Amino acid sequence: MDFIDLPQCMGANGSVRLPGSKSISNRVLLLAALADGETEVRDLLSSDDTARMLDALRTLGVDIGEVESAADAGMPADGIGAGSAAGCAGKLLRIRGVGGSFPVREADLHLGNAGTAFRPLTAALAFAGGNYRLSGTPRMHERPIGDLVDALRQAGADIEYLGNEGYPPLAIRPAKIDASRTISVRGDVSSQFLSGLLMALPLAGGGSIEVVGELISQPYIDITLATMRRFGVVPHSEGKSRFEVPAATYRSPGVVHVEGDASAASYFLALGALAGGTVRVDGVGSDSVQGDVRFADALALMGARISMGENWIEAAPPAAGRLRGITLDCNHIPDAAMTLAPLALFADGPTTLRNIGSWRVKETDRLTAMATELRKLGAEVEEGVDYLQIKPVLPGSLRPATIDTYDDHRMAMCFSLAAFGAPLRINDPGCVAKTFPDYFLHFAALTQAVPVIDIDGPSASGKGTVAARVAAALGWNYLDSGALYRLTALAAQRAGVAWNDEPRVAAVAAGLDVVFGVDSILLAGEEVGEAIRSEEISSGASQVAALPAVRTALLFRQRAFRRAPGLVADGRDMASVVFTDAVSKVFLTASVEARAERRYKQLISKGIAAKLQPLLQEMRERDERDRGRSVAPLLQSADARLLDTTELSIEAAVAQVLAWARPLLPAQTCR
Ligand SMILES: Nc1ncnc2c1ncn2[C@@H]1O[C@H](COP(=O)(O)OP(=O)(O)O)[C@@H](O)[C@H]1O
Ligand SMILES: Nc1ccn([C@@H]2O[C@H](COP(=O)(O)OP(=O)(O)O)[C@@H](O)[C@H]2O)c(=O)n1
Repeated sequence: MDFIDLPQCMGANGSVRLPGSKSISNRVLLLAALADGETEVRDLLSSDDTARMLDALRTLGVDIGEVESAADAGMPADGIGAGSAAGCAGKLLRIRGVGGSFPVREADLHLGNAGTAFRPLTAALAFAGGNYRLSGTPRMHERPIGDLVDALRQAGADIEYLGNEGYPPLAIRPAKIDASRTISVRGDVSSQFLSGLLMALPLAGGGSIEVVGELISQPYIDITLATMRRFGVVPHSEGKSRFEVPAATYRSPGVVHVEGDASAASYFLALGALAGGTVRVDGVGSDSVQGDVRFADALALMGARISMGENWIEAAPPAAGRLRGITLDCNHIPDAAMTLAPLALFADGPTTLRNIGSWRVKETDRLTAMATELRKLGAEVEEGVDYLQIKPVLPGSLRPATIDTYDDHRMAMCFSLAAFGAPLRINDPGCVAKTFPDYFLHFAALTQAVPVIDIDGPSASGKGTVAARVAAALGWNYLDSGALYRLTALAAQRAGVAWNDEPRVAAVAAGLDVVFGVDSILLAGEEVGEAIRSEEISSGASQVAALPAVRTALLFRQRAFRRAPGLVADGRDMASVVFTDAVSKVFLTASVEARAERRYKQLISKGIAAKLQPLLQEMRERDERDRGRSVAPLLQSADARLLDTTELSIEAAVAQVLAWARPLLPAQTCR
């Protein structure tokens, strides 16, 4: 399983240019493909969902050419909504429209998990007079489409369910289409059914639609209507329950500019509200046609400071105190509302998100997924049929956790915000490619991670002593990573597991039941601070540490120590593997004779019997094993400074490490 480890974050600042809106991108692609004439589409989102739509349209015989970037084209652009600011060179395509009917009359289309491709294509192909098969991922086959099929059948469409009744995959056959009678469609499961029908009706000679039940996610209908108007078809609507679509052919407007993705903006605005500084998004603003820009209003309700221009939005934390918990009907911002859930962890009172039943039929059952993963962090969450209530956690009390993302891009992006409370591991972060392939790069660029000082070096070079004193001087946390290898060796021994039995030792490492206190280490409830320091366990530690599966099992456990305001970590591979982004890296060493003598004195002073020569021999062997192993060998990283303590006192070594680090530390983390 792929994962990304996010350090605990302390601040956020800066600006980000948003990728194109997914909803607008796929609507524009479909209508440009169906239209008369050639359309130049600028700033199209590059993502899995748009790739699925593009593949399908090409399969259906649409001529689509890719041009380098919008900046190269030099043509004046006209936008759907706010458009993107000059200089935003997104993907640029030229689409030669088919003038109302696809040339390919028989095709097998695989649409992945892209609802914004599956639903509108089903509607358009139902009226296209060909034989088509539409399928997707297993999850797509669990997402309902029956209400759309029922509506299309009222106009005579011939659609068969190839799997379960009411769900993809589908077979569509040529049929006599007659849309002269009003078609009724349910509006309370997914607004994409109505959107698909609206966009397809011109192909059936126009017609009337009546919406049955409450229309959810209305802002997405506004995007559909705006995109249709842009392509020359002007539907008439009475409220949001009746629509008249004229008999007309879509006409290319020439150039269309896709505005930035307002749902993607929510993560960055939340960052600003939580931990700014100020965070600015470019590409959406007050002129946007996307309902999700109103996420900014929800942040303002929580107390965040929001400013907005036609094409940008900025968010900063409340002038004083924490964000406020809110109760909100989220029907108008169904996708962006997810972002409020992790944010609610950091508010002053509980937050209740209402009217979010549609979450259950998205990429995953987002209501259950959100509640399950928030609970892993230690949050108290109440999950209703169509609501979620989240209680805030006390500052500093969020638990480090491994978050599952359910092949859902929004789960992955939402949970990045929880890194403001604790270090996190996010599984399958690549799922963000559905709408925002570079998301985690932008996240890292905008946030400031809790700083770390790495101190690596051989046995008895003084790492532990120096690291603990540096941590105390700065008021930071301290990680003795060697203790985790020692604990693993001891726990394996106690469980009767041989130190070279890699899978079983790795299982012991993964399941270590350990509690670090100020002056104590409890293993399965028993004090083992002394027991793990014996020479036998020292040797065992270096043997289990050579096993790759053991190192992997202990990686996140080590990273979970990175808590505010900072961490000093000592070991062998802090600089090369565990905390590669440390603000300061030191390689501490001393001659092997000096180190053996220190260890000898240390043991004698603790009343433990020891002999110098065997200690020296054992230390040479351990150095050899630590340096020679294939994974994470003991070596000085190219970016670490060397500190030889053979002739240095402890105080002088501590002073040197602090002198190197202090100028590099963020102001708020320094004593
Ligand atoms: N610069 C130094 N000079 C003399 N003794 C030191 C120095 N640094 C550490 N020591 C002593 O050496 C012993 C081993 O140090 P420790 O911090 O446990 O090393 P490590 O963590 O690298 O194994 C301790 O008793 C410590 O007090
Ligand atoms: N980051 C680390 C820390 C320790 N270790 C291993 O764990 C053993 C014990 O580490 P330690 O830091 O407690 O040992 P000393 O330096 O105190 O003797 C070392 O000999 C290494 O083999 C490691 O491989 N990587």
